[in-house]
Amino acid sequence: MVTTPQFLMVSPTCFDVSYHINPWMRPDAWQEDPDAMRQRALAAADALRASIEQAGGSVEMADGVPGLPDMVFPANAAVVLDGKAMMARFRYPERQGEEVHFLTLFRTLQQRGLIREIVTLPPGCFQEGAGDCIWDAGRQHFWAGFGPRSSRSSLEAIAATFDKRVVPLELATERCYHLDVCFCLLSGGEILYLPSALTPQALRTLRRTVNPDMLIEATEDDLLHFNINAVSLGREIITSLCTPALRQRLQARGYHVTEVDLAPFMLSGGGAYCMTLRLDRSSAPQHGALHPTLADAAH
Ligand SMILES: NC(=O)NCCC[C@H](N)C(=O)O
Repeated sequence: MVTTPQFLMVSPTCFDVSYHINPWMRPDAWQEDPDAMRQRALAAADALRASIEQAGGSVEMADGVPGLPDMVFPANAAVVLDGKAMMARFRYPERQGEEVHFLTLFRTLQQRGLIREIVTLPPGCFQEGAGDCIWDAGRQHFWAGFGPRSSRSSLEAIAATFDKRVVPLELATERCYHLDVCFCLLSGGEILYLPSALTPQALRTLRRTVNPDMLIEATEDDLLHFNINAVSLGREIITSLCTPALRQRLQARGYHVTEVDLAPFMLSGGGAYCMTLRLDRSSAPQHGALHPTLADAAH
């Protein structure tokens, strides 16, 4: 069945960088010219949306909420698989106010048939959505990051909620505070990852689970450009302005890289992947070629 990959984005009309909860956040740089920054952020979000649509995706645009600037990163709102949304619980008070608004938004999506079921996490654990929990359709399990934000106990909650295997990857550094900052699953099953971001045990787990030829080591430079935090859609990889070296490496694997200037969002520690949330991820096994067609990319 041909389906259109469905993404959620949140408009950056209420976006700013006004607090510091990860090492990338630069309220000082935002404050130099907040109006100009906001304009750049609006243009950047438009460009990201256009790139996703150009690649065959459809984008559901939601409104932001004043005083909750990081709602522009809906990857952190929930984990979604087979129409079921497990709503996030944020570690930092600065983001906890988003929870009630994302719940309202997801109820609206449910009424419109874009989400089937909404569930909440058991008490006592943090889990920051698809930023720390990535479904791998080819391998039939979640990759789940924990440490800086999501709690270790979230692994069990994810497994119980979705009745799927969860492969834990402990994050070694606050710089990679979410898994999606240092780990990107490409549509052909390759994984672009930054080795120094994972604990020795997580590295062993990753290298045991994935064939070496499917692992692509990212560099420090790729991290600094927020290029690992990318949207993979069929052969298209949509990411912030990219190092030529990474572009060439991805091209050599048959991908085409679309670059978007996401500088205002990088001042908050975010890139293309976390500015989006896939609403249509399916656990149905993938069949066929290494590089799925856009229809297959829906999975
Ligand atoms: N990497 C992500 O999944 N999300 C970006 C979140 C940025 C936000 N300023 C935060 O620190 O939570």
